[in-house]
Amino acid sequence: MKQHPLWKQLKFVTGNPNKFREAQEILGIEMERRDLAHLHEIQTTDIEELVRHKATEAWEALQAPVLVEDSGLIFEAWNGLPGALVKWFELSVGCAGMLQMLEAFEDRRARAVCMVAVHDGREVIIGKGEVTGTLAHSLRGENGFGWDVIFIPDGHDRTFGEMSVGEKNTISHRRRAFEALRDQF
Ligand SMILES: O=P(O)(O)OP(=O)(O)OP(=O)(O)OC[C@H]1O[C@@H](n2cnc3c(O)ncnc32)[C@H](O)[C@@H]1O
Repeated sequence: MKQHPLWKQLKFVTGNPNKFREAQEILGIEMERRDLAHLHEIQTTDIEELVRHKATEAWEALQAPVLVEDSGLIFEAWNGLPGALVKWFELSVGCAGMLQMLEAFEDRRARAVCMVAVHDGREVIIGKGEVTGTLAHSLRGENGFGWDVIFIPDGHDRTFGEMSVGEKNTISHRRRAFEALRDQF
């Protein structure tokens, strides 16, 4: 992806090394990662509200240009859940548990959503990326992380977990979010 000079100065505040690795691959640069364990993440299914709050907290903590990201997986059958709360579902019942609970519903459509936000000290600039898809009936694939093994993007018959890293990064919600962010600079 074409670079903006600001990217290299940004500190990517995230506790998740997988997200950091993918972001660097998508942007084609090396960035500095900071893991601010004490960063307070509000609990909400509204990803934009969450990422805006996170960017402000990260700026206040570091007093330097920061990049933050938040992502979520929306099950259409569950009217927005788990959304940004998917992390807690992963940690409690796991991807297998989520699929088991989804068996009670007909609708297997889902949306992978990613929002990236830069705080440059003056304002928060947000890029949003979304990929629609469906949920597999079982865990599929060895690649990726998180819920990659259950999400099949539309137009494909494999989960993100069955794709190579490069293939996922070409079509992912994260890719689209960074493109939307880049377009604002
Ligand atoms: O410090 P931060 O950046 O907040 O890191 P996090 O891991 O807490 O970040 P999120 O709340 O955005 O992540 C929500 C969950 O979604 C998962 N996840 C995020 N991006 C994903 C992707 O591209 N594919 C599969 N799972 C993903 C990840 O494993 C998390 O458990």
